[in-house]
Amino acid sequence: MTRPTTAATDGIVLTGACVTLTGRPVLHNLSLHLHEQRIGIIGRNGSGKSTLMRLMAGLIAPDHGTVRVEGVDPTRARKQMLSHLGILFQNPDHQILFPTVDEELAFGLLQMGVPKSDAQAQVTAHLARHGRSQWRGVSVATLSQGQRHWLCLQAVLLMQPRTILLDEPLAGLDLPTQTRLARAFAALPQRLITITHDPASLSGCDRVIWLEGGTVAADGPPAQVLPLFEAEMQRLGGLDADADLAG
Ligand SMILES: Nc1ncnc2c1ncn2[C@@H]1O[C@H](COP(=O)(O)OP(=O)(O)OP(=O)(O)O)[C@@H](O)[C@H]1O
Repeated sequence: MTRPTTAATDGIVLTGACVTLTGRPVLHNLSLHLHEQRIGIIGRNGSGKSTLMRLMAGLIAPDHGTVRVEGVDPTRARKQMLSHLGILFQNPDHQILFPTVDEELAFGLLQMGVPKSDAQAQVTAHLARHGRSQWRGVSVATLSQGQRHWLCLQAVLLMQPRTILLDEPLAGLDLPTQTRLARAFAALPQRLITITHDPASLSGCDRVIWLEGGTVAADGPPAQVLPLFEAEMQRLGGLDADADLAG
């Protein structure tokens, strides 16, 4: 199957993007055009992955350079961004705002300007389509961690964004839940950008970007980038751990 041609404004384009947080440079002069369907961003603790995600989502602005998502500045076009980009945070409790499942699912649609009755109808139909009609009116507090992840994913999917950012999407879940969620992600038509420490979860990506100290250490197909990353992690693991953790 031939993929459609990618225009320069398709996807996410960073041009010389720099981010400083409380006086500390965290991302340095990043220039990237992210347009592939499955992209992985890998790096050690503190390499800047979450900051990059927040930058792409428009939650922070670059000090220098530009960020464009489907051609728009994500810090300005908030409403447009809802249909361009969805985010799944590592901890669903950092994402869920409402006490009940249907309120949570309807929120994004309401933000997009969908009338309340239409939003409620879409939520009801969505839950029915996924065999979860019994979740209507259910308190989020009664859901398991895996169910909360699923809820956050559905809230994002209801907005039908072109791209979804996934921050360590399988961390802290048991193996069957990981397998089920990974299967759900794999089936999505959206562009997925997955942020993780785990090389194994990125082997099926079209492209992997290894971030180190806020810059790109390697960028290419997983077969090229992941062995380099793993070799470096093994080398670092062999060093005195205390020296690393003290920094
Ligand atoms: N608000 C802040 N002020 C100052 N420095 C910050 C702030 N937030 C993050 N940092 C620093 O920026 C660097 C990158 O952090 P970031 O959370 O983006 O890394 P990460 O790759 O996502 O790490 P992890 O894998 O541990 O989540 C780290 O050195 C961190 O200490």
